[in-house]
Amino acid sequence: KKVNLAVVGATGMVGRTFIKVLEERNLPIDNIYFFSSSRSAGSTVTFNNKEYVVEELTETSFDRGIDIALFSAGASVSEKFAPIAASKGCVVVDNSSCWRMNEKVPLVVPEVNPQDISCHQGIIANPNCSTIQAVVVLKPLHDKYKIKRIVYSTYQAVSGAGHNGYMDLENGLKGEPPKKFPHPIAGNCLPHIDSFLPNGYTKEEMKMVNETRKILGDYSIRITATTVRVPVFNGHSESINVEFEKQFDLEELKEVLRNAPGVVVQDDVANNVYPMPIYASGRDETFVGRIRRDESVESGVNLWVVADNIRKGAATNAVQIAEELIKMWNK
Ligand SMILES: O=C(O)CCc1cccc(C(=O)O)c1C(=O)O
Repeated sequence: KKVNLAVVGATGMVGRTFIKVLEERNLPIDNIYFFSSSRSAGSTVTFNNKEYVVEELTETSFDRGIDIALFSAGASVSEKFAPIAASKGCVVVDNSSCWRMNEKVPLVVPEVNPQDISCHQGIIANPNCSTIQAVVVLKPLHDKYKIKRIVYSTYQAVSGAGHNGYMDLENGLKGEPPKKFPHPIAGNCLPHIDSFLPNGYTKEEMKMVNETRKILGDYSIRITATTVRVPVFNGHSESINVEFEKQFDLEELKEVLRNAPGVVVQDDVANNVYPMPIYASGRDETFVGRIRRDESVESGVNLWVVADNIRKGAATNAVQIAEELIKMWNK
């Protein structure tokens, strides 16, 4: 059975990657529609060698029998239009932060909690890029050793801030002042992603804390996070320190990761083999290395985790959710 699919935010960095991934994975699409703000409406996009005019998103955009809508147009667009789309029988896969913590909305990484997809009531939320790559690695370890505490330190690429963020690094390297970031990003690090909250954390840091617990379905896990913007064009890196309730054997733990869906272990420091953004960029897997025991606690491990924040961190994860929906409907 083929589906009618819409892409909302079609001209953005994630929107354009939705198109690329939809083509690569050859989803059974009957009709496809592309929507954007009035600013970009009228431009054209190419899908499967055919040109489409991008339409302005309106309240009636979903009156044409759309089965799935992939949203990546910002939280305010999702807040207004995702419920409208859902009310017309369309299932929304929303890449914004807007609906993630709503108890009626499953928050899904297909390799981690695919069973939550069937609980949807019209909207399924795509987690934050930094959370996705972390839980792909943490889920098999949580199942086997039960996680007690996580310390996240992230090194996030400028592509996570869209085209303007990307240009701040490109132009910053030529000495030009930043437009998107509050300070120069070239040759610098900004411990400031999204806005600051009263507790001194940023929204990005609290997204990792709250989303990890919801996706793993365990609100007893203690988590803290520091998220940092670094002068890397694409691909997020994360240092993840994990403490377990149970003891583990290091070689067994590495084997668990080697067998984990969506994970590639790159860990041979004698030959300078470890995950790097320049390698992960353009790929859909989550790469993990520097796997070593944390001798400072009873049962702990340090991990270095890298993934393409636009692909697995956003577009590919959302398209994988759409694939699961289509599989459910074709049973
Ligand atoms: O509301 C917006 O304009 C988007 C802000 C944003 C930029 C980059 C990643 C995210 C995210 O949380 O995935 C988000 C978000 O949806 O809050």
